[in-house]
Amino acid sequence: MAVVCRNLRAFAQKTSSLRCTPNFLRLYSQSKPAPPKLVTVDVDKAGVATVTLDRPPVNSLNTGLLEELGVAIKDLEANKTRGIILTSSSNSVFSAGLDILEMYEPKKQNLSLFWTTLQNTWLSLYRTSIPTVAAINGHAPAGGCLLALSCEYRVMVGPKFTIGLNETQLGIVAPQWFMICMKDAVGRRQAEMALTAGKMFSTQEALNIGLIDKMVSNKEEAIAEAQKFIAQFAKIPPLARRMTKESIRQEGIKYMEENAIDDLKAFMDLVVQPNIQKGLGMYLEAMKKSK
Ligand SMILES: CCCCC/C=C\C/C=C\CC/C=C/CC(=O)SCCNC(=O)CCNC(=O)[C@H](O)C(C)(C)COP(=O)(O)OP(=O)(O)OC[C@H]1O[C@@H](n2cnc3c(N)ncnc32)[C@H](O)[C@@H]1OP(=O)(O)O
Repeated sequence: MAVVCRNLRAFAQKTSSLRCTPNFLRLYSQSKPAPPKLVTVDVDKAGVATVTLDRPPVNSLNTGLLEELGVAIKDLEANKTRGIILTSSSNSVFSAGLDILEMYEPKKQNLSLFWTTLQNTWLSLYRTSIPTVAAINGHAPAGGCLLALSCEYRVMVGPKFTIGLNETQLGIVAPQWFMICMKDAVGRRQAEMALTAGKMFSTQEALNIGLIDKMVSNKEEAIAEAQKFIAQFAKIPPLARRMTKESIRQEGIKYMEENAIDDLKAFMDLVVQPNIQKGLGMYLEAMKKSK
C-alpha cells in the first residue's frame, strides 16, 4: 500500500487535474482488489504459527514471496509466537527453489532487490529465537531445501518426494551460506558428497544422512510431529535457548553479516554472464517441454 501511495502521489504531482487527497487514495484502493497473499499465517491456541507458502504451482521463491515470508517472521517475533511451522499449500511441492524468472533477462535493480530480499529473509529465518520446524510436504530442491535447512527440525512426507541442494547439476555453485546450512545438518563429509554431486535425496536417503529428522506419511502427521518438537521448549528457559541457538549458528550468521555485499556482487556478476543466461533460458524451455 505504501508503494501504491508513493506511486499515486508521484502520478498526481505530474498531473494538474488529479489531487492525491485521502479521499482519492481511499477510492483508488477500494477499486483495486488486493493481490493474493503468497504466505499465510495461522496461529493456534498454543501460540504456534503455521506459515504456509502459497504461490502455486510450485512455490518458486520470487521477491514478493520472500518479502512476505520475512515480514511474517518479524511479526511473529514481535508477537512472541511459541513456534513456527513452515509448510506449503501444495500437496506435491514444498518449494521449487529460487524463481528462475527472477534471474532470467533481469533488470539490474530487480535482480539486486531479489537477492537482498533472499539474504535478509534467510537470515531472519535462520537466526530467529522462535523454534522453527519445516513440515516438508513435497519436493524441496535447491532454495526449497535451503528454507528447510534453515529451520531447527525437519519432518518430511515420504517416501516419494525429494530434497537436496542440486546446484552443481544445474552448472552453478551453491553460495557459501547454502553450504553452511547443509554442513549444519549433515556434517562436512556428507555435505561435500551431497553438494559436489548436486544430489537430490529420496525421503528415506535424506533420513539416513540426517538431512531430515523424521519421515511421516502425510501432512497432518508432519504438523503433529512439528508441534511435538516445539512443545518440548515450553520447559526450557527462553533466554538460554535463544543464546544457545544464536551461538551454535554463529558461523552462518557471521558469514552473512560480514559478506552480504560481496555475496550480492558475486551473484549479480554471475547471473548476467551470457552463458548463464543462455543456460537459464534452456532450463526454462526444458521444463516446459517435459510436461
Ligand atoms: C537454475 C539455474 C540458476 C542459475 C542462477 C545463476 C547464478 C546464480 C548463482 C548462485 C545462486 C544459485 C542458487 C540457486 C538456487 C535455486 O533455487 S535455483 C532453482 C532450482 N530449482 C530447480 O531446479 C527446480 C525446478 N523445478 C522442478 O524440478 C519441478 O518443477 C518440481 C519442483 C519437481 C515440481 O514438478 P512438477 O511436475 O510438479 O511441476 P512442473 O515442473 O511442471 O512446473 C510447473 C510450472 O512451474 C515452473 N517452475 C518450476 N520450477 C520453477 C522455478 N524454480 N522457477 C520458476 N518456474 C518454475 C515450470 O516451468 C512450470 O511452468 P509452466 O510450464 O509455465 O506451467
